[in-house]
Amino acid sequence: MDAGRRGPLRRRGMASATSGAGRCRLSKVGAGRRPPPARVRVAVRLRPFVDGTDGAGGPPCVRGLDSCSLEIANWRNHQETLKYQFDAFYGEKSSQQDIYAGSVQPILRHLLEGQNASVLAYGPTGAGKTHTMLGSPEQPGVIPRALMDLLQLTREEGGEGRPWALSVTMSYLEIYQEKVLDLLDPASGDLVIREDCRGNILIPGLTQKPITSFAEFEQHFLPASRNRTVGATRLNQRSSRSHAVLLVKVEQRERLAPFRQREGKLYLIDLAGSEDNRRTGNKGLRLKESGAINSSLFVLGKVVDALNQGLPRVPYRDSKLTRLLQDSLGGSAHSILIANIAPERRFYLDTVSALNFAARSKEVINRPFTNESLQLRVLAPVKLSQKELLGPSEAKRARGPEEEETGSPEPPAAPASASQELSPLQKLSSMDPAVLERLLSLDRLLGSQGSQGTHGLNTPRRERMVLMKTMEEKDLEIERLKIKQKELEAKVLAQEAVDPKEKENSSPTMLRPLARRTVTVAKPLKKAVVMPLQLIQEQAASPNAEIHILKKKGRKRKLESLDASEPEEKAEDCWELQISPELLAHGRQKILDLLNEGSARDLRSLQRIGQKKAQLIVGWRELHGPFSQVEDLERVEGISGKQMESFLKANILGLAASQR
Ligand SMILES: Nc1ncnc2c1ncn2[C@@H]1O[C@H](COP(=O)(O)OP(=O)(O)OP(=O)(O)O)[C@@H](O)[C@H]1O
Repeated sequence: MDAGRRGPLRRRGMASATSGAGRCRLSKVGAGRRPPPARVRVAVRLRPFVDGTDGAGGPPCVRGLDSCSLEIANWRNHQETLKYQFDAFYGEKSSQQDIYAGSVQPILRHLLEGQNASVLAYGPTGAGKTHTMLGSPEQPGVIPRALMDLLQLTREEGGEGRPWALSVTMSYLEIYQEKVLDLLDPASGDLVIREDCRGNILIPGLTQKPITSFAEFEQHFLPASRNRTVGATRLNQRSSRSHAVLLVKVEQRERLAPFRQREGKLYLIDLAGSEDNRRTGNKGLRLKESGAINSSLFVLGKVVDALNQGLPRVPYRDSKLTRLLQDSLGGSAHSILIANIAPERRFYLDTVSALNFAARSKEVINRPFTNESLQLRVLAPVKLSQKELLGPSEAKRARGPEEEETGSPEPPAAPASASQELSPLQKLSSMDPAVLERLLSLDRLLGSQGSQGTHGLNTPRRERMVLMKTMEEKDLEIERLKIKQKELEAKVLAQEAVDPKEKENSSPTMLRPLARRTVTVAKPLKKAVVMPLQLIQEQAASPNAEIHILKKKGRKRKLESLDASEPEEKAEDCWELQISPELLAHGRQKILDLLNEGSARDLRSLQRIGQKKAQLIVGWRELHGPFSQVEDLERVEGISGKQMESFLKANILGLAASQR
């Protein structure tokens, strides 16, 4: 009976190239040439007997068949065995080097391509996850080996004279009882997991230490490892009571124009083990810890199932672990799951369940992409000329018929826009990344076809300007529109959040934007946001300034008109980047206090909370105790994740606006 199913490849992808506010203004150059999807690779490692009995308690319940498959007794039918096939199977005699070289080392190179990678050790308690990931001084595991190689690789690739300068940073955290704790700064308390508008998972406030050598890595890592929560259970004397996540970031900066940047993230994760508390004998705190571990692993299973079945909602947000792994499972990473199993018969049920989980995981498809961008400075505010402000079609009309006929491809001599004053090289670097990418691919294509003298980047200045102008008219403006659309939209929402009633009663000058907001036609909307960046910045500085933008109503349609492929959720997530972290933390705390202490009437003073929701919140609080964070609101029956997000956004922006 073959239990290791090779299911049909299912397309999963969550991270798309988007642009938005702040650093999200940078677009992903690599998005147009995304690598093919990568299936989550799954390896199984069987540990040897470790109780000193060396199998005296009975033969092992698992047996390796070859380097990829194994069999285990079928508890339903003793005449039968269950057979599983994986990308790799490592038997009890396999060494740490076998696992590292066979399953982990091959994915490290993706980090230097600006892609993400992750290694997860999964399995029941006491099955050898920490041994696999961390090991011992005599038998170093995946983490020290990967760091050693990665640092060596970055030294070689980033050395003097090489096209890219490389730097490496590390962060180390644990998820303990649904709290995200910084192991490099244990005093910092529970941290929040966020997603930026490009689909990257971020933890604001998490310590990042630059590392240039393995000694430097150990200097931070070893003391931090001692901060990890471990405790004795009946099954493991030093059982990990938390999920430990080591995050290593490799940043690359191109030394010459166009000064691209790349960032690759490596997650090395030692998951806490699933526990059967009838066998662990856990009580009190251990039982509580075990509940948190089991429920987050349960959500992990649900996420994997949802990805496998192609369900529209993947419950990443149901636990901190899955939220963090969002870009590792069904996301943007090259992932390897190492399922650790134990040979002892008493582990039999845990082993079957770990193998089933592993078999399901190998059907998850990730969509790795190159996380590449141009440096922020090359996208510094550009003063747009009148023609650029009008857009191509309007500009054409404004030029008049004669000019249209004789239309010189050269840019107008005066007034010179900021971009026109740049040298050809600067012009190239300040160009929209998407345009630049297209030029580069055109250049490559022409090069590969053996075309002479017409390479996009080698053409004389005049011809290059024609090419750039045409492309800019099409692409650059659309990109700018998208960016400014989002910036303005966020500002309008901030104003809306101040007090909607105030707006209704406001003076005629304040009514104008509202009246315009009722229009939901896509074209005027685009026109309304074509403004010089400087003007937008002036508006941001003046909270009462009139903002010409159309209402959020019909938002879906509006977003579709801008970029049909852009997930709505990501555009929404950018709002946090516009507020200082202190203000954000202060706002969250204020809301949390009100949620925990306010009466139903007090709660109604919050945005988006009516009578019914206020009562639901009070009822939930009485039943479950205080909320530990604002996101817990989505646990309240009748409040969806989306509603919680929009509640958070409206209230924090409201607070921020009132502070201003
Ligand atoms: N391949 C192996 N070779 C030798 N000893 C091993 C191996 N795997 C695990 N062990 C030993 O087994 C014991 C349990 O392993 P470990 O602590 O790594 O389990 P774990 O899965 O991390 O457990 P938990 O989830 O409870 O933290 C340790 O003493 C460890 O040294």
